[in-house]
Amino acid sequence: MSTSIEQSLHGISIYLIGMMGVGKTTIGKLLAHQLNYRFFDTDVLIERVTQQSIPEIFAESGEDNFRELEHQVLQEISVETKSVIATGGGIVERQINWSYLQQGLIIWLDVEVEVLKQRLAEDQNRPLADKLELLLQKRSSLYAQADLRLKIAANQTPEAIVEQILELIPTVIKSESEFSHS
Ligand SMILES: Nc1ncnc2c1ncn2[C@@H]1O[C@H](COP(=O)(O)OP(=O)(O)OP(=O)(O)O)[C@@H](O)[C@H]1O
Ligand SMILES: O=C(O)C1=C[C@@H](O)[C@@H](O)[C@H](O)C1
Ligand SMILES: [Mg+2]
Repeated sequence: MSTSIEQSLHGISIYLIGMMGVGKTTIGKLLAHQLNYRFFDTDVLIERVTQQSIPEIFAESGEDNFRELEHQVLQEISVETKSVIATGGGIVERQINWSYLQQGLIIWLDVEVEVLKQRLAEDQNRPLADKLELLLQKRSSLYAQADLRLKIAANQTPEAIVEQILELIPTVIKSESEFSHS
């Protein structure tokens, strides 16, 4: 279905960034399927490496340790081509991470904070979920460095979002010289 988009991507990976709960994991899986890409999720990789859940990592070794693990996982995954990578909401906070993200096409999924609050109200797996406004304030200018910003309506389905991404990808394909090579 998306053969021409696949061709125009030249195997370049796609990084989904944005606040917790915007749908990076949900949309990433669907998008990867449509593109015949593999799917990775930095949060899942961290849990696999540590054999701990994210709340356990935060509680037992702190956010700084989590950010270090996140950085290491990103560095390792950045060698992969033809992949959609759902990142953790805070991956943008470390400047060094941008040199890896910029090896791919970076898409910012942006959803109103009120919608995020509703989605995450019952969620016990996101240690920073009670600080959404503060985090968004801190991160907006960082997320804005993405190649593409997708403003998602409250009632937009994951499938419709993927369709929109597929339509927009050709408008933001970078030329070879624009990718950072670390
Ligand atoms: N477009 C959507 N419409 C309705 N619900 C959605 C949509 N996208 C995601 N969700 C729901 O919102 C919740 C959070 O989605 P998801 O886990 O994909 O977010 P995330 O961006 O990966 O979050 P995190 O950064 O914490 O990993 C899930 O329960 C998911 O089913
Ligand atoms: O926004 C954040 O800082 C986070 C988002 C999640 O994806 C996880 O990476 C973790 O819960 C922290
Ligand atoms: Mg996720």
